[in-house]
Amino acid sequence: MAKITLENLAHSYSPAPKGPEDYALKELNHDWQDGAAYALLGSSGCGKSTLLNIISGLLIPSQGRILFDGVDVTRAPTAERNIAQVFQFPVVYDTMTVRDNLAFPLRNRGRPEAYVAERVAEIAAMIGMEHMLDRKARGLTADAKQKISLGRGMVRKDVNALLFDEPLTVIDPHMKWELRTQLKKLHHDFGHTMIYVTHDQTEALTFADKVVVMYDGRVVQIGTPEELFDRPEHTFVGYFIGSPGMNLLPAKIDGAQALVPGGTTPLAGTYGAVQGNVQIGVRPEHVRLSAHEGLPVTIRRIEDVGRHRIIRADLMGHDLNIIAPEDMGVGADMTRAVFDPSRINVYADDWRVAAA
Ligand SMILES: Nc1ncnc2c1ncn2[C@@H]1O[C@H](COP(=O)(O)OP(=O)(O)OP(=O)(O)O)[C@@H](O)[C@H]1O
Repeated sequence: MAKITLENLAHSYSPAPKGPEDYALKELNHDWQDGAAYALLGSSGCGKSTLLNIISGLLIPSQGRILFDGVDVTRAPTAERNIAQVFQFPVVYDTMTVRDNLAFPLRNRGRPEAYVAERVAEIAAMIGMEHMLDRKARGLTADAKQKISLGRGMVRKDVNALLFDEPLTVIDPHMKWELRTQLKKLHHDFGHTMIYVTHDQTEALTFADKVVVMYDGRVVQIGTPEELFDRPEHTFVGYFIGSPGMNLLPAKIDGAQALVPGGTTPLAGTYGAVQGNVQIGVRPEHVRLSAHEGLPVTIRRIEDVGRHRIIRADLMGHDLNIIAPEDMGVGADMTRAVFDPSRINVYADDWRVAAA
């Protein structure tokens, strides 16, 4: 395993970039800790694959360096980086059996057959293909082939890192959950440095120790699932993580209170002058309906989603989502909303501002 360091890294696909907007990956400094499981999360086109391809060596960055355990590999080809990769679509040898496909990376490195057999058996059990080992890969479903790709990616214990680029796209939903759990267990058992690219927050939050959130070519936050939920550093993180995401309202900050459409709401801390485009963010989990106190709201719709209800409301022309317990009655007199002050975040030009 290795620590992976990104030093002043940036990439533009244009040969003569004129400004930040020409960079698919904006400048980034980061250490990926040895043995940690990371998810790289963001919507389509935000630069996830660009970053992963730089780490794997498929792409040479236009600026900066990448180091594995302090050794500069910026220009080293993929083969020299000692990494395993699993892509979105299966890459298997059709004419080989499932067993030979799984054994391939080990035999390629001259590992003894007894060890190969032991490892293949372990991995086959993990992906649930023990009974198919002697079948040719040709003719198997895309789902089964992708499981072989995953297995082959994980069969070596001595790789610097394991890189996954949306590996569960072709897997059926039930198996998805199971494989994700297996990947997490594998990480726990072997301590590989893993980087898992996805645009699915559930996948990212259930798999990773740390989630790297990207937006428009920039890493906007690196944090544990709890940190991303409680203290989104950028409004995109607030909006992207959570279901529904964080409520955002235009605001003026006056010391320990925020002036928002419809009135004022207290804050847990005191703020200095906050300039720019100022907003407050509060998650639907931290808003409650009231008959007596809070800001005036109109309820538009109530959605029952099983464990709780999502109340879609309007606050002076702004959308406001509220999560309420399933058994809570919503009377006609519930025309106000109260925010939990300790759960309100303040943003200036989309970046979180800390209290004084
Ligand atoms: N080979 C290329 N040449 C020029 N522009 C590219 C190239 N590859 C990607 N881009 C652009 O770089 C930006 C980032 O793309 P990238 O594929 O890294 O995003 P992504 O987050 O992985 O998206 P997706 O989830 O859709 O794969 C996009 O604007 C994309 O159009």
